[in-house]
Amino acid sequence: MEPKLQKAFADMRELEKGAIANPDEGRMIKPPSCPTGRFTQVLSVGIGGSALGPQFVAEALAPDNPPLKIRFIDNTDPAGIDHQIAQLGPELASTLVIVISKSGGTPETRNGLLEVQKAFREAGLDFSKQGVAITQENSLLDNTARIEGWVARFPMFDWVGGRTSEMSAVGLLPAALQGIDIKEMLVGASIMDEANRSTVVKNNPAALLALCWYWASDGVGSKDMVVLPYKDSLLLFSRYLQQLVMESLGKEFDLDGNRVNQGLSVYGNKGSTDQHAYIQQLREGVHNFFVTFIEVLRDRPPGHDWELEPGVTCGDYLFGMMQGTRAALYSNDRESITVTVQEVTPRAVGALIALYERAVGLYASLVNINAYHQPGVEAGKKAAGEVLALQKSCKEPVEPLTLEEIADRCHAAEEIEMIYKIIAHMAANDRAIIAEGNCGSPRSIKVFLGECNVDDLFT
Ligand SMILES: O=P(O)(O)OC[C@H]1O[C@](O)(CO)[C@@H](O)[C@@H]1O
Repeated sequence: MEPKLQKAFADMRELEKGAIANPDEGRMIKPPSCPTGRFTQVLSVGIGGSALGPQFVAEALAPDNPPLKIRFIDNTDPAGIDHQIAQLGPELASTLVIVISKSGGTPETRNGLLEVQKAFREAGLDFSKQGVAITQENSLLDNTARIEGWVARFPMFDWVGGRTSEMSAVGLLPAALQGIDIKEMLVGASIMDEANRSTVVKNNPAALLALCWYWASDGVGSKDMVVLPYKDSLLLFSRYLQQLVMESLGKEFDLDGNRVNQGLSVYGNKGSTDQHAYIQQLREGVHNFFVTFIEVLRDRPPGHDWELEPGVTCGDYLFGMMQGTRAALYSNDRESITVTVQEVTPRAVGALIALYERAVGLYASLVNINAYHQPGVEAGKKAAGEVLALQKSCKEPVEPLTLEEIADRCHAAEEIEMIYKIIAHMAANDRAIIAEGNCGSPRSIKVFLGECNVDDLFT
């Protein structure tokens, strides 16, 4: 693998110098360099790379009593949004809302913002005095924040990828507000970056990690990566890695245009909890994975340890469970990687993030793909837009219609199944009325749509 890795190192050197590493979007991908009072809470609104890093870091590093407690809206689920706002209760008045979106136009984030702004209006609060935006300059979000006069706007540079933005304002602002030492996070990332610039493969942690992935999955993603941190505070690491690895490496074509369908699937929560869920299958069942153990040597802060049996602490059990599982998997020819961390500190978390970001970049070079775009996600977004357009076009009629009649009026006869789905969803939310039949037998139903309400049924 030496020649391939030397090529990967050269690619990475060019990337750091500002080469266009994302050719089809014509973008540079450089790691970023960075620059209490009346608020009691932070509400972060964002999705994907604009949420997963801050969520991971909050879980890993926020102190037990942070100066500001953070909550997240990371979806367009109305019930989920209501839940977050309800949990804030009267503290909405002292909540700093950080809206994070690199593009500034992601629908889920826009919807979260509109819902939160509605809650502010209903509570008689001025959102602009509590809103902050992190986004690219001149994006829709940036312009909204500027026109409405929000508290602050933090820029995101074009060359900071969404899923590699944790070390930019995206991750650092929420972390700092929770009292996390962001300078230490940056120091950890910087030390790791330095180590990962070595072109001596054995001295380069990210190269070794990427090589392990290549070896374990035959360079074609033939095995899944199960990430098992043995530390509760690192629970969200696998969820964070899921996007970093899968959105970066899951690609249909390589850089030469060959269809390769590359990728590496990532899942996992934490040990030893998962030992009581799926480790049985890992040890004895289908051999379609490799494990990454994240081992943390320090159990508790100094001076807090306690022996629950003579000579044995709770942390000794956790350690024993990890070592035992590792040995048990090995004895049945199941491969594993172990990443050892002294202690979960801001420096270690910064280093872990930098390690995996770099490993993904090197691995992408090894398998010759663009790690920095996400054309597959765009396809889903486009299709979602089409469903909403179809729903809007269904809004006219006032007499009850069959699904076929609705499809005809929408000029979308071939979309009858999608129309049925739209009607079922609208009916469940009292925005369409099933006048005859029921949703369980689509052919039987006649539907009132548009402006109609229950009274329409009787007039
Ligand atoms: O930060 P934005 O632009 O709102 O995007 C959110 C996420 O959406 C994606 O574009 C697609 O899932 C991710 O790459 C990104 O992290």
